[in-house]
Amino acid sequence: MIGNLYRLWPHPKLLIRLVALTAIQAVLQGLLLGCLVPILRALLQPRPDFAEAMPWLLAGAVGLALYWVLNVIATPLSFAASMELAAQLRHHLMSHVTTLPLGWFTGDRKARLARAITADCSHAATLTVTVGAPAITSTLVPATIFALTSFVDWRMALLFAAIAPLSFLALRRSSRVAAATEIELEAAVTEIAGRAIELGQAQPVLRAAGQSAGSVRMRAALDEHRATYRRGLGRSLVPDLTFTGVVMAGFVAVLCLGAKLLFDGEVPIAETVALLVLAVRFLEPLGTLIELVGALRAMDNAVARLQSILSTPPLLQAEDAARQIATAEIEFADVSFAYSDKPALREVSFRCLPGTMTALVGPSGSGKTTVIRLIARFFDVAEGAVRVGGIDVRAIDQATLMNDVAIIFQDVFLFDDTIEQNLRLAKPDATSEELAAAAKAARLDEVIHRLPEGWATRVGEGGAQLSGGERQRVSIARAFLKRARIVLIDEASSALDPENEAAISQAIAQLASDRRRTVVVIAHRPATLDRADLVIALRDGAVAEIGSPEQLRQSGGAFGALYRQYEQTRGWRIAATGPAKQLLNPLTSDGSQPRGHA
Ligand SMILES: Nc1ncnc2c1ncn2[C@@H]1O[C@H](COP(=O)(O)OP(=O)(O)OP(=O)(O)O)[C@@H](O)[C@H]1O
Repeated sequence: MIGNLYRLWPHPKLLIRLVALTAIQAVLQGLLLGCLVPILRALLQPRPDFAEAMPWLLAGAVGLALYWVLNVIATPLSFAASMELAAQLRHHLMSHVTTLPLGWFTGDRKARLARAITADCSHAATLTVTVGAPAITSTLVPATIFALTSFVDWRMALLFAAIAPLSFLALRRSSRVAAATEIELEAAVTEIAGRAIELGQAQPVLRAAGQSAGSVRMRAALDEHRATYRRGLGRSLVPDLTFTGVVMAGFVAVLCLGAKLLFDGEVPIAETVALLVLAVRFLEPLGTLIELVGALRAMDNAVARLQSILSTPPLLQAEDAARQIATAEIEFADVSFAYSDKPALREVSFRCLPGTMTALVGPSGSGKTTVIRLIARFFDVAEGAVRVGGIDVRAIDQATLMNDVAIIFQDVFLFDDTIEQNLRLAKPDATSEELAAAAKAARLDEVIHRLPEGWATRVGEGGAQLSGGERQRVSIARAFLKRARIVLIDEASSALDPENEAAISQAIAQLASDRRRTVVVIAHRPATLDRADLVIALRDGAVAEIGSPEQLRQSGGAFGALYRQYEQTRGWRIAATGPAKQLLNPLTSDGSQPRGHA
């Protein structure tokens, strides 16, 4: 546990100082108690010998003063340390996640990361101070007392030596049960958190269904939490009672041995009293350990959760990584890729030249998104190579690559800030002329014009004040502002209103018109396909057909057949978005309903 803690903190000096200070205090506490033996020996006799007791009384007074000074130093240090340690951990975690492959950030992991940054970092830091320090004291005070007792009476020391391992064995059992319960409770709490978010999002549906008292899933999660808690209490009862029993039995044994030594005349009364005081201070901290076990396990589990994120290997970065990309040419050379052991791409090869637009089509799950992710190096390929400007992306400095890449997702995330700040994310030092030009090219200017406070309008959480199409226009404007030479687009698969549809279509065409730029788009609209220079049709992770729209139209392949169908229905105005869109997805399907984009 201590090793885990030490490894966790990036700058463990503060932790070491705190542990050292607590350890010194604990040993000092034990030594101060040890002073009682010679003091009582000198004073508890028919004629008290003050001269003999004096040096020990003085030593005790100095020790007490030192203990007080250490306490004065330790108390504010503990408070400062818990804040500082939490801050250190948060920085460490944040700087580590910035080195992780973008593909790591799945929904689940993002939730875990949020919980790690908010709860686990402060738990680990606070518990290290509030529980770690008493745990050190509860271990070192008995250890010091044991060492001192062995100089006073070996029989009593032997008894202590027998009680300690038995208590630790019982404590270990309790601690394991507490750890298992804590993990189950944490899972139950995470489930409640997930259901709470769902409850907020599903309010309209729930109210329409007359379920104002909350969702069934939320209630089930709360019940499960209660049941887990009760199960945990039940499971810990026997081990906890066993531990308490061992400590109590130890106490009885100490009393019996003390009485025997006294009545046999082997130990004088003064020493017996001193030994009993030492025995109480030996057993008492052991007893409090049981109260700390749950919190210690909670700390250990929080540390383990943080470590599971911190141990995720970062994206490998070559020492001599290229810091310049000559052209925006993209090449896939025999690329195979799997998510864990689930194959997603098989021997995919193609080239996209600057100044062109490539459309990726294929049924749901055929690998279109994976192609986009590999270009932006969300993941590293298992076989083959993805090259940009003739260089393997693994040999390009990540910042350099991302500087040249803009990704326009279907679901654009915007920060709860002004529209201007959201745009500036692409180029923080952009001039207002540059901002205006980018907005115009993305036809975002029309949206800004309509907004009550123009550029200063706040877009709400996640950009909720804007429609999906308007958010995509912000994202396209970012690509213009950034002057990204590689633009990767996941076109909206759901229907957009005609204005947004036309604006986005025109903005994409404008992006593609730059001769230095390569645009790759997951196409969901026939108009985009029409405009593409190259169409890559994927099926089951492999390239099924590749060529210009014209070539594919004339080929006898599935794409050609569907495209001809699209041509036939083109005149039918109402079909311009509906059936035409369907052409792109069921391209090679088995007739099943295609999976929608999240
Ligand atoms: N993060 C992931 N972890 C595990 N498997 C994944 C992940 N992302 C995609 N897959 C799987 O990889 C395969 C290819 O998925 P991909 O998203 O690239 O297909 P797609 O053609 O873009 O599909 P869609 O049109 O539905 O978005 C699918 O079988 C999918 O289930």
